Amino acid sequence: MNDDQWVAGISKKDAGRYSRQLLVDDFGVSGQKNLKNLNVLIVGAGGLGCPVATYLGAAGIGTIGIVDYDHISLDNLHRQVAYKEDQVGKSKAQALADNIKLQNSDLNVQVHNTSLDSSNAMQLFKNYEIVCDCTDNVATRYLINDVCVLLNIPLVSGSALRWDGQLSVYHYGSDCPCYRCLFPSPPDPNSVTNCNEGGVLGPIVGVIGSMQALEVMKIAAKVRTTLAGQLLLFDGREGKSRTIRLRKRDPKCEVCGDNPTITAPIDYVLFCGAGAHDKIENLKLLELSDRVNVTEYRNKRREQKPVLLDTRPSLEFEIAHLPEAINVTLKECRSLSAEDISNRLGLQNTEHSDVFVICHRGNDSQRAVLLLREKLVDIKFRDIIGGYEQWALKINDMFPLY
Ligand SMILES: Nc1ncnc2c1ncn2[C@@H]1O[C@H](COP(=O)(O)OP(=O)(O)OP(=O)(O)O)[C@@H](O)[C@H]1O
Ligand SMILES: [Zn+2]
Repeated sequence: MNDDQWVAGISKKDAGRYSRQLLVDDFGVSGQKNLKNLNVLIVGAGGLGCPVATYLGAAGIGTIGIVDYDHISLDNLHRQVAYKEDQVGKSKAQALADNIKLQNSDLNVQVHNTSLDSSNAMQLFKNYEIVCDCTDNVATRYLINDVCVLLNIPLVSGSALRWDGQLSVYHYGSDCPCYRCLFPSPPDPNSVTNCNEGGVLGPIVGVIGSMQALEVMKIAAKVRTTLAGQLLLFDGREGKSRTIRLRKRDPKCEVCGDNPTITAPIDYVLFCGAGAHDKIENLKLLELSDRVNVTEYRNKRREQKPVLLDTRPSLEFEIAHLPEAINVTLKECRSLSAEDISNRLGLQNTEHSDVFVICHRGNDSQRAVLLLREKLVDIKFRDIIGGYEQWALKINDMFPLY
C-alpha cells in the first residue's frame, strides 16, 4: 500500500476548521457530516435568534433559514449581540444572515424577511428538518408548534424574561409532548409579560439561545440525551438551573393526539385572544372626557404645577420621569387606602381637585383612574393618552424612550 493512501471521512478543509468538534466523543465525524446536511429554520432573529444562528453557523450547519419581519432598533443591541450599531434600522433577518455568512462563508443562508403566519408557515417550514422557536409572543408559539406537528418536525423552543429562561424540545420521538399537549389553552392575554415590558438581561438570552443551538447539534448527532420531554428552567439571579420531566404526549391533544381536530393552521390571533400578538395593547377603558392628550397636559403645566401620579414600577420611574411626577404604582393604587394615596399625592391640605395620571404607554394609567375614582370620589382623575411614550414623541424628544 502507498504512503499517500487514506480514507477521508471528511474533507481536509472541514477537518481543519471543525477539528475541536470532531474530537468530541458522541459527536465526531458523523455528527459533523449530519450537521452539514441539515436544514434548520430559526424563527425570530432577536435575543434568542442571535446566539442560535451564530453558534449553528459557526458549527457548520448546511442550511440556516431565518424568519423575521422586524428591523434592528437601538434598544435591541444590549442583547441581540450579533448586530452592530451601523445596522440599526436594517432588516434583522438580512443582517443576521450577513453576519453569520461573514463568520462562515460555507453556509447556505435563506432569508425570510416576513411575518410568519397561518398563510405562509406550512410552505416555509416544509423545507426544514428542525425548527427553533426564538419568538416572543404566544400566538406565534402555537402557530410554530402546530405546523411542526403537522409536518412532523422537531421543535427546539426557548424563552427568556428578566433573570430567567427556559427551553425544551417538543415533538421529537413517539412519547414526546408538543407545546399544545402541555398548554391546551392560551394564557389570559392580560397576564402575559414580554421582555418589552418586563425587561431581560442579555446573558440570559445568551445562555438559553446557546442551549437551543446545542439541542440542535445533539439532534443532528443523534445524541440520546436531548431535552425532549423535559423542561430546563434557568434562574440567572441564583445561578441555578433545574430540569423537570414533562408529561408524555397527550392522546387527546388537538394537534398531535390520536384524533386531531387541528389538521391545518388556524387563526392564532383569534385563538389566543386579541392583543396576544400585539406587543403593545391599546386599551380604551375611559371616555375621552376623562382623558387628556400630551399637548393638553403640557398647556396645563404651563398654567400651574399640576398633581401628576405616575403608575409605573419604580424601576421604570428611575429611568426618567417628569419633575412633578409622584410615583404610586398601579399595584399600590390597588392596595393602598384612600388616605395613604391622598397623603402620597399631598392632597390633604390643598385645594387640588384635579389629578393627572401617567404611565408608559397609556394602558395602566387608565386602569389606575378606574381604581382611584372609587377610592377618592372628590378628586377628578384623568389619564394622559399614550403616556410618556407620546410625551417623548410629541413634546420633548430628549425624554428617554424605552
Ligand atoms: N410571527 C412572527 N414572524 C416573524 N418574526 C417574529 C414573529 N413573532 C416574533 N418575531 C420576532 O421574534 C423576535 C423576538 O425577539 P426578542 O424577544 O428579542 O424581542 P424584540 O421584538 O427584538 O424586542 P422588544 O421586545 O424589546 O421590542 C423579534 O425580532 C420579532 O420580530
Ligand atoms: Zn400535542
